[in-house]
Amino acid sequence: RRLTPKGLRLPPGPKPKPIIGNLLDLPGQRHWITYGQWAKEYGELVYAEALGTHMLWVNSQEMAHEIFDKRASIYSDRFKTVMLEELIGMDKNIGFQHYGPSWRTHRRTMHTRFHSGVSGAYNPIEKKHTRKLLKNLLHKPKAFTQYLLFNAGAIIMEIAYGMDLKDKDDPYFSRAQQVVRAMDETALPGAFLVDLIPWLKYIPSWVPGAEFQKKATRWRQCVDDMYNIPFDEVKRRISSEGPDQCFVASHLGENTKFDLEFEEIVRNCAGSMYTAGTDTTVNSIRTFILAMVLNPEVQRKAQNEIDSIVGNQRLVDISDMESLPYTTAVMKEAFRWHPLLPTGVAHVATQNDILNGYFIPKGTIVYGNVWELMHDERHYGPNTEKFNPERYFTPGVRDPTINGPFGFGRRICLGRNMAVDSVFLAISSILQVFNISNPRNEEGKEIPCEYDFTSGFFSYPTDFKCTIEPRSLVAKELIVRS
Ligand code: HEM
Repeated sequence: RRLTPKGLRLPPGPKPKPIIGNLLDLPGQRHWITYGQWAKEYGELVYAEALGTHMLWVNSQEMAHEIFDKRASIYSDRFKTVMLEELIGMDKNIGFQHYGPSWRTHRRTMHTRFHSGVSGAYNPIEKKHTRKLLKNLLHKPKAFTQYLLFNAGAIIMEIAYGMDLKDKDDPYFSRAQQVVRAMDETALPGAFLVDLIPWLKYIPSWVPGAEFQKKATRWRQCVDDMYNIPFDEVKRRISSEGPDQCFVASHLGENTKFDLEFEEIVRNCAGSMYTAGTDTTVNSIRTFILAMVLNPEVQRKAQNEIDSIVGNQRLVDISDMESLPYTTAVMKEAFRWHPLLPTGVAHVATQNDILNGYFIPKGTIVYGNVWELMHDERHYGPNTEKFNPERYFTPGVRDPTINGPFGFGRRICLGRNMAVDSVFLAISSILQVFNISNPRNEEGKEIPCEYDFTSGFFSYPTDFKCTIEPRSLVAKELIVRS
């Protein structure tokens, strides 16, 4: 606080204690509830500090626009996590790279294949794998989550490397999944002591208590394998068969010199797609499934729309999105009702700034409070805690797929066009051919669904029981035939 320039003050927030600051005020569980209460108490900017780390929560769309769009050159960096970046080697991942020329080149390289004008080229791949998902669901409904994960992973492996993964036991798939798990365990700042006390990184792994070093060595190998093995395979394929349409081959094909630096960038972009795009897609679909169990009348309405527009002679497609406004609204509502990243992925301020007369110190971790923004009645109408797709038919209501759940400003999700297509296709296909309802007891009687949400970096429904069954014999045949 002594560093705050004269005449300025820090934004309001919970009162800090000496030395530890607000450490004890930071919530361990259901953080979005505490941050929501702070937003109501202190307003659109809330500040807290713990052990010298400055944190700012941005609680209104207007302020998010001011900070992340208008002042993007200040608020687009990421924080440094020793475990994730240095020890595991995830500094290759675009999502964790620091703001600067290298990140910009990576981002531009990926953007060329993912902006709204070109991402439709992936629709046939999304279609093929989603149809396989329906078949798997029909035959093995109990493995629903594993197949959802495999579906999202297989789509990305084909887009990135042109690989057609056949089964969820495929080594490419299991290797990549290990990296996603490692990322989940390490992505939250402070998850490992070495993030708070960086010199611990010099302690060798044989020292008692240095378990983190053993984990880091194991995970680093997984990360290296995930980035290198499929990439090298594509290079071999190009040498024998020439370039093809996948992300890696189409880029390397343009750059026949095989410039090493460019290769590195393409390798990093392709590897980043998997970690950024699988769990996010899958867990958004899990939230949708839960919403359907809890809101059967919404489900019936979307199914009626699909039946009347698409019928039952063919499966729904991404190109049907415009003619299925209610089903599209169901998808939007799933993103808004319980956003997967309730406080987004934090940005970091690269210099001191003054906002609304408040001082924002350089290095402040800035959270777009997505939960608060998505539950703001000024933008989404009344009863924002309710799952209600009708709200999008009121003029002026915001589209949550534009920002918020997909982040902000210059760091906004690079894969969001593709992600929206994938999620739409998965949920509309599931709705077309399956009924989703409460679980049943041994006598076959419906019982209420018990559910909860996880409270980490991501928040999505923990495992819950429900019933997923084909809507009719015709629906069953449609799946088998497709
Ligand atoms: C429903 C699915 C998805 C959700 C909810 C989601 C959400 C997000 C969010 C919140 C961010 C952080 C933005 C910020 O810092 O403000 C992000 C970043 C990113 N996403 Fe996604 N994402 C999804 C799917 C995908 C897919 C399918 C891909 C690629 C194939 C992808 C690639 C990326 C990349 C590369 C970044 C890092 C951008 C950067 O730091 O510059 N995402 N995503």
